[in-house]
Amino acid sequence: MLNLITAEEMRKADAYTCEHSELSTIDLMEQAANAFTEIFVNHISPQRHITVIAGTGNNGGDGLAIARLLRMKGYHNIKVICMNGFTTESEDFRINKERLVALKISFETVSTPEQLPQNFDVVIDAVLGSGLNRDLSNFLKTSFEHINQNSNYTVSVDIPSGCSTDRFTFEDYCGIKADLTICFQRPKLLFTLPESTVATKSFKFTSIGLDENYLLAIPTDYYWTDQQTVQGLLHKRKAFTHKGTYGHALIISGNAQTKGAALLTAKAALFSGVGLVTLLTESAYFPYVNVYQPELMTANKEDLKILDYSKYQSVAIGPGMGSNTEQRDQLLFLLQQKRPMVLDADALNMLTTDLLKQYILHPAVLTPHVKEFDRLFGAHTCWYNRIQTARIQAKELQCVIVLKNQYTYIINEVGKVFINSTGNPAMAQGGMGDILTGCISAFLARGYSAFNAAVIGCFVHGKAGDELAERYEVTPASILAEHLPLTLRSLLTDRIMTN
Ligand SMILES: NC(=O)C1=CN([C@@H]2O[C@H](COP(=O)(O)OP(=O)(O)OC[C@H]3O[C@@H](n4cnc5c(N)ncnc54)[C@H](O)[C@@H]3O)[C@@H](O)[C@H]2O)[C@H](O)CC1
Ligand SMILES: [K+]
Repeated sequence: MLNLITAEEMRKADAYTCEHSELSTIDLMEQAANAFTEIFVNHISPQRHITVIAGTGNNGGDGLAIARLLRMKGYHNIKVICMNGFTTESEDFRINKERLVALKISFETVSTPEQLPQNFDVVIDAVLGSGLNRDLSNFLKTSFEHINQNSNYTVSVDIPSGCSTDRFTFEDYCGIKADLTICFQRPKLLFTLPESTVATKSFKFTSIGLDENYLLAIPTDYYWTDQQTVQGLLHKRKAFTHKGTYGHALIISGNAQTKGAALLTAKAALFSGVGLVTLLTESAYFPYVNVYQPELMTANKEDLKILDYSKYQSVAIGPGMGSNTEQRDQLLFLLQQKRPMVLDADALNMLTTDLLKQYILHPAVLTPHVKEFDRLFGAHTCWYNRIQTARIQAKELQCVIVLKNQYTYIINEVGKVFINSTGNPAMAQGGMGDILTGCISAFLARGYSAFNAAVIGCFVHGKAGDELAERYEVTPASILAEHLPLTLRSLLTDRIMTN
């Protein structure tokens, strides 16, 4: 679990690392440039024409060191343009300028936007980094606009120039618009907000060797859930265990037209390793369920009010449910059964905050997408505000909220935000949310806490999608469900090998 930190805290970590190690600031800059370059070479071929556009602070210093390292790696079409006169040269910039000149890499300075070249192939943007501390001058604004319009592909160093680390809204954004940003040591919260695509379409982060013990001790409300964390949470199946050891998940099916949704949820629960899965549906559907997935058990929906719920360790409700009066009545009845619950889709659409306050009984996981979230908790104009509402509501309702997004936000009962790091656009297809509900309900039934079930469920779901996306242009939900055991195996095997 990586704690996300502010620009100011990063600066302190930088100073601390240099004070408590043999490293000087110029060594750290070299490490940062090396780390950047390692990722860059996987994206951009040495045949491309590369222009490093640098400022004269430490972000510019990084840019100069990157130009030198790329030249040494066989990138011969490389030049540096330094935007002059808006700030003084930092010491490490100056040292890197000398190193660059010694290699005879083309180095020009420009003092007006008109002096910039007309066209660029690949731009490495190193004008301003985390040191941005005031509004952009007209010189910078016009220059950035020119670069944005004339670059085929832009890679920003640490952060797009003109974008502030602690910025969370993007109206009137006039900084660099990057295709990729390679940032240092930690992801930045702002890059996980959908609106930030105006500043960077994608990002990667890389360790530059800052003191991790120091960094990890910095308190924060935001965390990045990485593979190691999830591997640490996952339990391996033990010898002499049986189906009863791994819990029993109950999935409630709904409307005739959308029966497939609950089937997908049940299938995903099964493939996530729960001991037993029962689908609650009309008896007319039993044969179809048996043919679709013979491992699934069935219970008659007519018996909804007389079932013994104590035998189910989790209940998932919402996928394909529908929202008529009868279904609403069923939902409220089920909420009173005090079982660990996953509430999705129509279950969320039928509730209000007042009903949730009245009926939600810990442990529960709510899995809204943006529309379901805003219907339930009010409209939001930006994602940052939506996250703040989710934090307040998760605390108030004492439940876990999984706010779905490319980077899904998992908010725990004390309002801390955990950002899921897996998943990709190949997963953008109907049924994918139903699978996630099934994954989470399986881990809940297997005995994980609501929060851990949400963290593991989201990670495994997205990782299965990432693995499939290497071979599939699109990953239909049922294929993803069937891939889940392979993903679980790879996570557990990898953990055993590295322990
Ligand atoms: N620990 C790390 O993450 C490391 C980061 N590195 C890189 O250093 C930059 C931050 O460098 P810094 O010198 O502090 O600031 P900048 O280069 O971003 O800016 C330089 C300078 O510009 C002035 N300035 C700020 N805002 C404006 C503005 N709107 N207009 C004009 N001038 C402005 C201000 O005086 C700044 O000081 C970080 O992003 C990384 O790329 C290290 O290389 C390694 C360790
Ligand atoms: K930059």
